[in-house]
This record gives sequence, structure tokens and C-alpha cells, in this order.
Amino acid sequence: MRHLTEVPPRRGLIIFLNGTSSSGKSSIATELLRMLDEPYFHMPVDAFHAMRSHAPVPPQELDTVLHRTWQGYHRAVAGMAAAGNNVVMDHILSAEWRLRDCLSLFDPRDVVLVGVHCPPDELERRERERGNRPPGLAARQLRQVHAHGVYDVECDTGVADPAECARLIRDFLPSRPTPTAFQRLRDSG
Ligand SMILES: Nc1ncnc2c1ncn2[C@@H]1O[C@H](COP(=O)(O)OP(=O)(O)OP(=O)(O)O)[C@@H](O)[C@H]1O
Repeated sequence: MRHLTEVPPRRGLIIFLNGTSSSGKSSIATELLRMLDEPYFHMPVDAFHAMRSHAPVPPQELDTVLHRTWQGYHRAVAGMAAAGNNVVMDHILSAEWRLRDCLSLFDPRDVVLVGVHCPPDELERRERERGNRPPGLAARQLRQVHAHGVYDVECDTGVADPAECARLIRDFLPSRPTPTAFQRLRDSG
């Protein structure tokens, strides 16, 4: 490897998978990374929580610690894209501020906002089968996660498997229309 003093500047693409817990985001991300020709980084929000040490957090400080983790995650994704890296973001827009924060940080031309949908009964079934998510978590998130109502591309994991969803997203990329969902959301905000 040569140590470069500079590389050509460019902006990375952010494929933003948004859906409830158990909707299938990570499974789609895994397929996408396999399918896409260029290098991409899968950055799931879960990975950022997993990086935190297990030092005890006083209950009254827990919300602040979590909030800082989410804010840091958004800025880490923005930083990777600003350095020219392509990112598959795997996140849950279960609070309104999260979308507003991302809208303020990402270049809206470079975001492909993907709605990852799944019917409530199938979400419940997956939660039961996985056993590592609190029952009813996805149902509680469902309404807020898709409340903004605007996407570049959407998939339903109740009917399509992860590879089919990933192909749909991959095939959307070469001729994606403008304004992007992020541009529309920013303009309407
Ligand atoms: N399209 C699909 N069809 C059927 N089962 C699926 C599909 N996608 C994912 N699953 C299953 O649903 C469960 C959750 O999938 P996955 O981890 O990809 O979801 P997630 O949205 O990333 O969840 P979380 O946010 O809770 O981490 C897994 O057991 C997975 O095998």
C-alpha cells in the first residue's frame, strides 16, 4: 500500500434503511454489501450501542447517554460520507428529532431513503422467533418510524426476501430521480 498525501475529493452515497426493529434492515444490508460493485460500509445503529462500555450509568443519566450515542452515530455516518465513503445506514426513525438531525447533517443529494416495511403480525412473529427483542417493540415504533411518509424507494419484507429487496434498491441507484426524498423533506421542513 502506498501512503497517499491526498485522494480525489468526492461525496459518498448514503443508502438509509429505515424500518422498525425486526423489519429486516440488517438482512437487506448484508445482501446489498454482497451485491454492490463499489465498496460500502454497513453502519447499523446497534453497532454504536455495542461499542459503549458496560460502566454503570445512573438511571437519571441514561436518556442523555443514549441521546449522545444516537447523535454520535448520525455524525459518524455524515463523516464517512464526507470523506467519500459509501454507507448503508441501518436505523430506526422512531423519534422525530432523529430525522431532523440527519436532515441537518447529510448532503440531501447523496441520500437514498429506503422504507423497509413489514406487516405487524409478521413483526410479532419474528420477535417471538428471535427472542432477543422485547415483544411489541416493533409495533410501538411502527407509527412514528414512517410518519414522514416520503421515500426514494420502498420494500415490503413481508412478501420479499432480503435479496429481492436488495436487488430492488441496487437497481434503483443508477437512475435515481431528483429531488431526492431528503431534498423534499428538507424543503418542506
Ligand atoms: N425478508 C424477510 N423475510 C423473512 N424473514 C426475514 C426477512 N428479513 C429478515 N427476516 C428475519 O427477521 C429477523 C430480523 O431481521 P433483521 O435483523 O434483518 O431486522 P432488523 O430490522 O435489522 O432488526 P433490528 O433493528 O431489531 O436489529 C431475523 O430473524 C431475520 O432472519
